[in-house]
Amino acid sequence: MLEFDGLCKSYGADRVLDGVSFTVAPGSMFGFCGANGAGKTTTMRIAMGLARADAGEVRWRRRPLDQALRRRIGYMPEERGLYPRMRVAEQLTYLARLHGLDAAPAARAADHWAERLGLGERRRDQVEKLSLGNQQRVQLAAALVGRPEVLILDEPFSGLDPVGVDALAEALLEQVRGGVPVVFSSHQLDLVERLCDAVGILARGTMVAAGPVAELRRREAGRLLRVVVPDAPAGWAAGLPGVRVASERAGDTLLELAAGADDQAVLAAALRTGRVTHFAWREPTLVELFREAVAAPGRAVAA
Ligand SMILES: Nc1ncnc2c1ncn2[C@@H]1O[C@H](COP(=O)(O)OP(=O)(O)OP(=O)(O)O)[C@@H](O)[C@H]1O
Repeated sequence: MLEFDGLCKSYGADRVLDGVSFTVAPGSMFGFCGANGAGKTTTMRIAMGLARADAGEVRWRRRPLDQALRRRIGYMPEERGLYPRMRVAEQLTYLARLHGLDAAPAARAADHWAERLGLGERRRDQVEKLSLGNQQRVQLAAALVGRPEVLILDEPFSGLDPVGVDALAEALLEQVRGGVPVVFSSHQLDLVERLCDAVGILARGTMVAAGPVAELRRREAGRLLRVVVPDAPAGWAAGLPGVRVASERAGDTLLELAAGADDQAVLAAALRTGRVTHFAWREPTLVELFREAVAAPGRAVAA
């Protein structure tokens, strides 16, 4: 297990992390989500020894991370850290050697990852001459080239085109299949939902929701009701007790019901306006869970 356990961190009077805990099992992918400034980068930097926690620790296989263990981690920092003048293959080989590979396997790993991430033709280019997206691919290759036991990636998908996203997603899934625990932060919740076994949503330094996406969605089901009444006048549901209109478009209405609100009263109201063609509870999407978790301080959801 990769365990983040009770991380606390303040910068001056600012409490940036307030007891952040989560675990990532070998062979699983954890999506680390949260608003800008929530503390994701700080959490990852603490894991990598680039910032010091005031309390708490990060463990891999029950051992607190030290510099030797960190060498086994493939890390992609938010501030991209490449040597701008080095050529792609040379750089990747160098980094693989820093992770302990011999010269020949390091060169092979560099070629392999350059190819896998679509950089085959750029192998001999200097990094600073690459487009931003391609520099990003080199940075990802740099995290993967040392045969990591663990991957910690800070916004690895940002700036990639859809082909790059697919190449990286496939590479990460392959690592997961090989037993590597992967943590990545992202604002691309569709990707998180597609790829991750579990997610954590951080808000103001606290994990406000954590668990498998399907369980979080199920747990929050029973509050969103979709009602389709093609001929209903706009605003038909406004004012029903315990009901908030989340969205309404051409007779297709999404309602959020407070605990104890009467769904049958909603149905009766809908029927008074016309023929009801759809009436069903709907599980929230990850985006809706995110908005809810980030908007409501103190409301923790764990699956
Ligand atoms: N070295 C530092 N000194 C002072 N404050 C810092 C420092 N590093 C981070 N912070 C503050 O800590 C908070 C959390 O920042 P962090 O970068 O961890 O958030 P994040 O969740 O990664 O955000 P984003 O999604 O925007 O990348 C922010 O308020 C930030 O300003």
